Amino acid sequence: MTGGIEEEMHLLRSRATELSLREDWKEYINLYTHLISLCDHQHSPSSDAKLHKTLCLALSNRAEARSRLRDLSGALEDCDRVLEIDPTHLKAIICKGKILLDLDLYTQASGCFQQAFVNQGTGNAEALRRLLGRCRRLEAQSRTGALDISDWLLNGFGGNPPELAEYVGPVEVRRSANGGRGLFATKSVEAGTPLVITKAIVLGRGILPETAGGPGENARMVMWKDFVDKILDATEKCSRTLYLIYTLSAGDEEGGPGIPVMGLFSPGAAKESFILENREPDVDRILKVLDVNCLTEEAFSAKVLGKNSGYCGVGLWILPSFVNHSCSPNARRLHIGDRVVVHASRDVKAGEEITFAYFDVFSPLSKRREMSKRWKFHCHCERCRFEEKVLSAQELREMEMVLESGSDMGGVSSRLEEGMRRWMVKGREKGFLRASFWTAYYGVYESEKLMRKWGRQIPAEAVVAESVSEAVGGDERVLKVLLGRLKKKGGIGGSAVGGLEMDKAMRLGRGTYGKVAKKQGMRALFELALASNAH
Ligand SMILES: C[S@@+](CC[C@H](N)C(=O)[O-])C[C@H]1O[C@@H](n2cnc3c(N)ncnc32)[C@H](O)[C@@H]1O
Repeated sequence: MTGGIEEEMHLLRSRATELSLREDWKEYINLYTHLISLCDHQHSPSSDAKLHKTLCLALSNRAEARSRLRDLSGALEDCDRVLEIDPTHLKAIICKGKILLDLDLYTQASGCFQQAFVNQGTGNAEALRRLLGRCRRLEAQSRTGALDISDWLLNGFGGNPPELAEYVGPVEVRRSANGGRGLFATKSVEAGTPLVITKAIVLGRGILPETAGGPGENARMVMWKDFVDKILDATEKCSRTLYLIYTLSAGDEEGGPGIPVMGLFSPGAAKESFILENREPDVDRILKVLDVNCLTEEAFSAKVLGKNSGYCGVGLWILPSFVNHSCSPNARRLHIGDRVVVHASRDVKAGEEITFAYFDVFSPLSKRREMSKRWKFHCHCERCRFEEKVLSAQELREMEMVLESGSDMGGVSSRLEEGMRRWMVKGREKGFLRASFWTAYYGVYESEKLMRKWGRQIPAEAVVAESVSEAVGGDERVLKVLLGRLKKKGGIGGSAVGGLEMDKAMRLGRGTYGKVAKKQGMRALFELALASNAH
């Protein structure tokens, strides 16, 4: 290496230090790219130890900066190049391990940290031990999907949300009866069982002012634009991301979109599975995919834990994007950090389609029709088909109108009960109709005056709550009713809680939030449900 070049490299490195202090990672990467090309253009780099050292350091520094800017494939390439030159390069091994951990490749990440542990001098041992522990824990969780967020819950969501592993449970994408594709259970599971745990491709979040229109709407638009920019950036940087986005419906596929192989959704899928003829992202198609598949975190069938008030989040999660809507869903979503946990909200049989609610299903058919229209589909679920049949009864339409006016909740719920006897509605179908008129029942249970007047003409709150949850799965509003009853009996907080009713509440709690905590943590969730304004 000549003196002039050496001096230039020295200057570049000092400039890089300044940029890193300012956290100007883009410029930092440009600068190291220049330094790397200077090294590459030297004659016979293999013979110059000093040049080797400079090149390896430049590549590993660029790798760290690239990984900060979420260019994980670029960062991984840099690490691999260093390790080809010097397989024992500690900084590159650790950086590679962290990238693999970020990519949910826990076993491979663990391999790197173990190697680093062997190669390290002094000083890194404690940090490496912690990284190895994280890999082991996540690796175990990714095999079973079992999670326990009790500590975080009992700590009032203090600190960072618990780290969750990527998990693909007993599910498979198949052709759905509605024409497109859907996600199906491959084995029977009970309420609360996690089905999919996955990280968002990109998550857009903001605390929005609570005014309708005006600044709130503007803030929402800014958040959406930022979210779309991040998605486009991610598709440019990573062919896997682009490929996976292309597996999703853009809403206009002729002859229906194809069925992807499940292996694609596992973090360990081979690079070769994601080769595209045209690497240039098709922006129009990506925007359509976002339109059809983005989920908001504050949906009725979802719960965000650890959120601030006024908080709003939108994201794209690949495998959950195959889940269709149903008005009698059997799954729900729980948002923890940037991961979504899709879990069974009631018992699900092998072969059953997994569905969650895209909109509030505690509303009558006409309202649901309006909402599904906004989603650009006509729902043909079991509940809609049943209600369409009975709705031909003029009487039911009249009741919908009274419900809408909010004037005679007792009259509506008792008329519905009496109507169901005449129409010989039985079992689950009772739950369908009670869910449609839930606000009427709730209005009565909440008012002592209405209870005195109508209480004897409608079933007890526990009976209605149970039949609704059997029909439409776990839901915070139903849980709240059951818990309110338990609380009146002094049954939630105490340790001597037991009995059938508490078992039912626990079961409904698992259907609502998933199996995420032990009894004590579940009680903390119950307090949240009771304090919520869900009704
Ligand atoms: C997030 S995607 C769900 C997966 C999609 N079916 C596919 O093939 O990729 C949402 C789209 O699926 C369709 N869809 C979802 N639920 C439906 C339902 N209950 N009835 C009819 N179409 C539905 C609608 O076209 C909707 O825009």
